[in-house]
Amino acid sequence: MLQRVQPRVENPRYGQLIIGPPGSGKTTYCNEAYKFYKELGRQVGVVNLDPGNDNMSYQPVVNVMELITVEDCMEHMQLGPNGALMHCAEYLEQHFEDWLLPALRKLSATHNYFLFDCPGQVELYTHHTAMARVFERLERERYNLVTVNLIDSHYCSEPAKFIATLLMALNTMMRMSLPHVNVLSKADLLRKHESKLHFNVDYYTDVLDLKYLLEKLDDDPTMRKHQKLNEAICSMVEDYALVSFKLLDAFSTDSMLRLRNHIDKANGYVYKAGEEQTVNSLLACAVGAETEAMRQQRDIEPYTNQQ
Ligand SMILES: Nc1nc2c(ncn2[C@@H]2O[C@H](COP(=O)(O)OP(=O)(O)OP(=O)(O)O)[C@@H](O)[C@H]2O)c(=O)[nH]1
Repeated sequence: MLQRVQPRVENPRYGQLIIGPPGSGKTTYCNEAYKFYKELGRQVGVVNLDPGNDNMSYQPVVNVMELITVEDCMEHMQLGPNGALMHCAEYLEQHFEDWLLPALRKLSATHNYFLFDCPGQVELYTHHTAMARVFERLERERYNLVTVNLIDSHYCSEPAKFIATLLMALNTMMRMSLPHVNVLSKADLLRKHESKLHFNVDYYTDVLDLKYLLEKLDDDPTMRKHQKLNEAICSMVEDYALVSFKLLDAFSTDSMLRLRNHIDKANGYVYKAGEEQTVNSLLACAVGAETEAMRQQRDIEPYTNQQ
C-alpha cells in the first residue's frame, strides 16, 4: 500500500478513485461505501465518472453522463465501445476546468469526501493518459486522493490469471503515481471456492514468494511454452515489491471498516481531526500498537475456513 505524508491544509478534501476491471464491483462498492461513510458522519458524495454507467444504484452528486455518454459517442462518431470510452475520457479532461471543477466547487459547503466511480476499461489506467491527467489535476486542486483498485478475488483461483492481475496492478500503480490500495473484491466468495485455491489466502493478499505460483503454472502444458515470460513477469513484480491486496466483502460492515482503516492511512484522512476519529486510533496508527502479523490474521480470518 502506497501512502501519503500529509501537509496541513485548510478545509482538506478527500477522494477515493474507484477503479478496476468491468464487473469487479466498483458501483456496488460506491453504493455500499456511500451508506457506510454517511453512517460514520462524513460529508460524502458519489461522483460518477463512468460515461457508460447504466446501473447506478446511488444518486450521484456529479454525473459525467450529463456531459457525455458512451452511447451518444458511439452513435455520433461511429466509434466502437472502447474507442468511445477513450474519447469520453479525453472529453472529460478537456472539460475539467469548465465542467468538473465548477460542479465539485458547488458542493464545497456540504461535501468534503468523494467516491469517484470510474470506468472499468483497464487500458484507461495502464496505457491511456486522460484519466491519469484528470486525477493529477484534482490533486493540484488539493483533493487528497487514493486509488482503490478493485479486482475480483475469483482471479486467485487460476495462477495465470493471478499473475496477469499482478502485472496489471503494478502497471496501474506506476502510472497513477498516487497513494494506492489494491483490493480483492467479493472476498465473501473466497470461502466457498477455497478448495480451488492452491495456497492459503494470505499467499495471495501478501503476494508471497511467486516461485510457487510459477511451479503451478508449469503443471499446465499450454503454459509451459511461456515459462520464461512468466518468470520475468513474476521477478519484476517481486523486485518492485509494491503489490499487495486487502480483502473486501462490500456487504459486510466489518469488512468495510477494515478497508476504511487502510484507505484512511493511504489518503491521510487518519490525520484529520474530529469526526469519528478517536485518540486511540491515532495512537494505534502512530506507534503500530497492532503488530503486522496480528493485523494480517484479523483481516484474513473472515474469508477462510482455516482456524
Ligand atoms: N458476493 C459479492 N458480490 C459482489 C460484491 N461486490 C459486487 N458484487 C456483485 O458483482 C456484480 C458486479 O458488480 P458491479 O458493482 O456492477 O461491478 P462494476 O465493477 O461496477 O461493473 P462495470 O460497471 O461493468 O464496470 C454484481 O452482481 C454485484 O452484486 C461482494 O462484495 N460480494
